[in-house]
Amino acid sequence: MIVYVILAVLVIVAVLSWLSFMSDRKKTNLRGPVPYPFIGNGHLLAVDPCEFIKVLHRLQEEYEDTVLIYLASRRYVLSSDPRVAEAVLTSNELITKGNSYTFLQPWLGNGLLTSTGQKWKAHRKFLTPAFHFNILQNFLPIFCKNGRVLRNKLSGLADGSSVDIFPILALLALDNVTESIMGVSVNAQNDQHPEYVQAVEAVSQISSMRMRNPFVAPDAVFNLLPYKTAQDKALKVLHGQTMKVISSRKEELRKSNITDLGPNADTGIKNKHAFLDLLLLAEVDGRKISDENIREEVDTFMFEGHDTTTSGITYCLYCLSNREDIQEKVFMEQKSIYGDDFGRDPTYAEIQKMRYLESVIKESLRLYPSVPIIERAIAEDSDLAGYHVPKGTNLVLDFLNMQRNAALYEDPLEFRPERFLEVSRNAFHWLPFNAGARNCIGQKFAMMEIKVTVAMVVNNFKILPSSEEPELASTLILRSRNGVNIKLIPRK
Ligand code: HEM
Repeated sequence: MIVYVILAVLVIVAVLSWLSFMSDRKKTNLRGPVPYPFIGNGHLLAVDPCEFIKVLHRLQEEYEDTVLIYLASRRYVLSSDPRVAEAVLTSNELITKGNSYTFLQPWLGNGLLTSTGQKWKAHRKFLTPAFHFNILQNFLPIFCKNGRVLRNKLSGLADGSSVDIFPILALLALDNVTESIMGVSVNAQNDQHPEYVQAVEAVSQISSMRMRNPFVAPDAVFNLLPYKTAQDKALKVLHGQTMKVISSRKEELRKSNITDLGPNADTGIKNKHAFLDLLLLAEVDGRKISDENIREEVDTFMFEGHDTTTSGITYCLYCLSNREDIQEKVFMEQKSIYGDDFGRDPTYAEIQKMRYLESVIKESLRLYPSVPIIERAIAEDSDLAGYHVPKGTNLVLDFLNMQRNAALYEDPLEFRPERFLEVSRNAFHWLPFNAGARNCIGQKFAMMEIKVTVAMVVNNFKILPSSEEPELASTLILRSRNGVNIKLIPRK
């Protein structure tokens, strides 16, 4: 008897859940797959990071770029329509991140990436000068020095056999970000135990899995699973490393007797290691920044400042591995800039002159955007390019799919850097660094780092294709299930 009662209750609740989905779908003029009771369309998206990319693609193909979906009871709109992106990204109100970013909070707290409102505004204003080009210029010798360490490591691997470059470049990128904006050397490239990089990958996989899979999203379920223990273990490594970086810089400032930012306290422009020193020494709204807030920002910038550029450099080298002709054009441009003095470090002005290399990087970021999707919370009923998107929706913008759309790019899957030498492209057709108020604060930093590193590789090696194609995987950052393999042989 009791079984029948339970079954009857379940059926009634399932019908109510289904009716509630049907009534919610009427609030918008968007279409999407029919949701199931309780889980919505969760069964479609609770897949591995490679399949996830394919499912997003299939959904947008079927529903013409903008789709209504439900993860459990939560309403999502998935779009790769540049008009929708423009409507959202140019809004000064729609600046709050979507629900998925809460899964990053155990790691990044409320740093610049995840925060919103007054806290985000104050920190963004305060940290922006740390990425002024006067400051960036000081980082160039650091990128060149670490690039030489990379060159020496790659020399040992340049025998024409396949090598997965993602983990190698992750260590370079980690050295670059900590030595530049944190002012602390962690010497990751020479470290034989890259725990930090492995912990980043572990936490990225777990948090992105929670973003995709409504069945493990709730804390009550997640906390019972082995993922929680794995996440705690990785967070210990990550937070331990950030605390080490902070205390090491604090110690240096103490030894040098520096207690404030001096005459340039308002901007920090003359300050060489401006980012972490700004956090440690400056005041926001008349108060020193709390230790907790400093840790959140250091975690945020350590992650955003190394994993994104790792992916960017990796996929750029992968694209070049398939195109010897384009490598040669990059090499010719390098020769024309250095003249007889080939092999010395470039100046900041010379980096700006690397126009062809820049178009190569832009084209590889088009095909392989380091941050393939982002999410915004739609706080008010909104009309986005003719779509009615109700308050409370999470809007997912799919840059990967958008930037491979044949309606926006001729022969979209072809690697053709010349596209970016042409003038006047629509700014909302190319969004690897996002746009608007919450665009990437590290864009110029990243471009300089990628240019220095890719030039260093092209100038010293010929890059050949491996027989193994990367299987794209989205775990916060664009990675690959089977590594990103290329072959290298020495130039000459
Ligand atoms: C190829 C390299 C990079 C790419 C493609 C990239 C891309 C992006 C994208 C798409 C966003 C928006 C994320 C969102 O709205 O959820 C973003 C935000 C951000 N990026 Fe980058 N990024 C790169 C490098 C960097 C570097 C080198 C740094 C720091 C040194 C950095 C720091 C940040 C921060 C702090 C934010 C949050 C900004 C805010 O919300 O105000 N990024 N980036």
